[in-house]
Amino acid sequence: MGESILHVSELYKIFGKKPEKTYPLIKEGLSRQEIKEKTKQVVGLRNINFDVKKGEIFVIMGLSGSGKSTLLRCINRLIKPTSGKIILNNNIEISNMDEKKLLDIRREYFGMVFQKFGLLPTRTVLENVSLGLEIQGMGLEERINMSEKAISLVGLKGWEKSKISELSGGMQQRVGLSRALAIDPKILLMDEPFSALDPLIRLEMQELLLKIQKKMKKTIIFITHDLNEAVKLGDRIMILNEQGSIVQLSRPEDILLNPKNEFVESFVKDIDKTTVIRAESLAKKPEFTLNSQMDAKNAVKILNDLEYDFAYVLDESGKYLGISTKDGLEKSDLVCNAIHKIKPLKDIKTINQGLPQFISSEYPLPVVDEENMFLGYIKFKEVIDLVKN
Ligand SMILES: Nc1ncnc2c1ncn2[C@@H]1O[C@H](COP(=O)(O)OP(=O)(O)OP(=O)(O)O)[C@@H](O)[C@H]1O
Repeated sequence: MGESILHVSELYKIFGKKPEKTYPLIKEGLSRQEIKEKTKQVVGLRNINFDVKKGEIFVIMGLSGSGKSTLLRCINRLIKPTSGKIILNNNIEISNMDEKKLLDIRREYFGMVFQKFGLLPTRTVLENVSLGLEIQGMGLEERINMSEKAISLVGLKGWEKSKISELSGGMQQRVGLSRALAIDPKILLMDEPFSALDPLIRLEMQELLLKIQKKMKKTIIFITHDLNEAVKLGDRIMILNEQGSIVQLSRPEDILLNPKNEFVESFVKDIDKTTVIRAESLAKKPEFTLNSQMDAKNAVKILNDLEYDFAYVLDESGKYLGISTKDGLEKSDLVCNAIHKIKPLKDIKTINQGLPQFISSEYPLPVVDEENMFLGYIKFKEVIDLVKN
C-alpha cells in the first residue's frame, strides 16, 4: 500500500448558475446557509484534498448534508466539479474529461454498491451479477464463470438461480456486492451500502466485507454516516463537517485518541474505543529493559543509577519474559533467576474481559504483540480511562 490511485485536490462543488460569486464568501468563512442567502448558490464541497492509496478501505464519513454523495458523484464524474483536480493513477485527469472518454474510464475504474441495491428484482442472482460483464461484451461461458466466482465470494453459492425478490435485504446486498466485484473494478465505491439493513445483518455484512478485503485487497471508498462502521472498516477515515469541508483525515485510532475538535469529539464519545485501539499504539517504551542472561549484580547497578525499583525482562530476541524487581535481583546471580511473571497485555479488547486482574497488578502493564515481542508499557490509569470513556 502507498501508491495513490485517486488524487483529489482543491476540489469545490457549488450548485447554482453563478458559482464564482461564492469563492470570496467561502474565503471569508461564511456558512453554507449564509452563502445561500446572499447568492442563491449552494456550496456542496469546499477545498477537498486527499489521496486514496491502492488497496486501502478509505472511509468518507459525515452527517446528512455534509457532501458525501456529492463527493462520490464528483469522483465517478456523474457530476462535474466546479473547480479542482481529480486524478486517477497519477496520470488520468478526469475533472474535465468529456463524456465519451468517461464511459471507458468509469467501466475500468469504478464499481458501485448502493444503499438501495439497484438490482433487477425479477431476474435471478446470476443474471444480476453477470449483467455488468455482459455490458462489457464478455462471452457467455466466461461471464458465467466469473459471476459464479463472485457469487461464491459473498457466500451465495447455491442461490444463483433464485430471483432477487425472493431474497432478504442482507442477501440482496450480497448480490449487489458480488455484482460490483464481478467486473473487477480498480476502485469499489460503496455509498452507505449497509445503512438500510438490520443492525445484526449490518454487522454480518461488515465482517463479510473485511473477509473479502483480506483476500482481494481492493481499493474501496466507503461512505457512511456511522463512526462505528467507519472505525471498523476504514484503514483511514475522512470526516466531513456540515459545511462540506474536511475536518479530519486520519487512521481510526488517531481519530479516537486525538479528535481534532469538538465536532469530531462528539462522534467519538459514543464509540467503544477498546474495540478499535491497538495496545501497541498506546504502549510507551521504557528507558531500559533487562536481558534475561545479564548478571544480576549489574542489573541492580543499572536500576540504582536510574532510581528504578523494577524493569521489564526480555530474551535475546526481544520477547517479553516478565519483570524483575530490585529486591529479587539482589538475591540472585542472573536476571533469569529473578523473573516475576506479570501477564502482558496483547490486545486492548482483553481489557474488557480482564480488568480486575490488571488493576490488582502493581506495575504498569507490559504490552506485547502476537509473537510476544515487547512493545512497551501502559499505565493502569490510561487503561481504565479508556474503558470508562
Ligand atoms: N443538485 C443539487 N442542487 C443543489 N444543492 C444540492 C444538490 N445536490 C446536493 N446539494 C446540496 O449539497 C449539500 C451536500 O449534499 P449531499 O447530498 O452531498 O450530502 P450527503 O452528506 O450525501 O447527505 P446524505 O447523507 O443525506 O445523503 C447539501 O446542502 C445539499 O442540499
